[in-house]
Amino acid sequence: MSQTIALYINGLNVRFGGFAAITDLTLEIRYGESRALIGPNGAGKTTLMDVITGKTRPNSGEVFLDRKLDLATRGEAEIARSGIGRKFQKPSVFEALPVAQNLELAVRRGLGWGEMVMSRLSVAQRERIEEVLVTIGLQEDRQRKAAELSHGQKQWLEIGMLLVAEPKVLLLDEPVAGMTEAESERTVELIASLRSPDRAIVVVEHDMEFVDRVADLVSVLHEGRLLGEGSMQAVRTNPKVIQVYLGR
Ligand SMILES: Nc1ncnc2c1ncn2[C@@H]1O[C@H](COP(=O)(O)OP(=O)(O)OP(=O)(O)O)[C@@H](O)[C@H]1O
Repeated sequence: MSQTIALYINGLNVRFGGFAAITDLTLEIRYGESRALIGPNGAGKTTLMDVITGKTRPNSGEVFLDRKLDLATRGEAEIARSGIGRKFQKPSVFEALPVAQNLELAVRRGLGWGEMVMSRLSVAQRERIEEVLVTIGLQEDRQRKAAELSHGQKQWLEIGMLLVAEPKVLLLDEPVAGMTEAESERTVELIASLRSPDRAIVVVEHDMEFVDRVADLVSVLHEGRLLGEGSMQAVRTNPKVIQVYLGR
């Protein structure tokens, strides 16, 4: 596994008015790894994703991509272009459009409307779309409208829409929420196939069986603080974690 740090978060504090959503949080996420963020509702997991993607500005602390890009000072579009892809919990695919066209739009993301309509995809971009269709298992469904897909397939399409940009950091918010058992199983395989020495994967998920299967390291948040960190096995037997989260 590569030892290079992808995301470096140091002494992070986020307050909403008088409420501390994240307090003195320090985390290092390396390339090659798959990290899970777990913790009870309101622990600060979504807020952390919002900070990493530039949606929320921290009150203090460092948030770096590759040790050089200070994410706390950049806008959402620039952060997305720099290689951070985020899948929100609720799929936001274009329901009326076929699967392949959703991916084509994702390739053109960031272009103005005029350029979007006028520009033709390059050979490399077309090839990338084909590769992604295979990765997400939707090559047979390429002409189907996204609205006709199952919930699980929509989630995979949304992940595919991030993959066309070959993200260095992939943030996945509750990827298996609402999925059938078979779809969750397929998502475990999908995430395994996305692992690479050039990519860090961060998953927020409440399904502990899923976390156990996809993550090398688990960081447990509670009331905005880091409560524990380690393998799922270590976290499972950590008394503080059992008390506030897993033992409930
Ligand atoms: N924009 C905001 N304004 C005020 N409070 C906020 C804001 N965003 C989040 N919070 C609060 O910050 C705390 C952390 O919320 P966050 O959504 O990060 O938790 P979470 O760990 O993602 O929880 P869940 O598992 O329920 O998604 C919560 O108490 C929430 O109400």
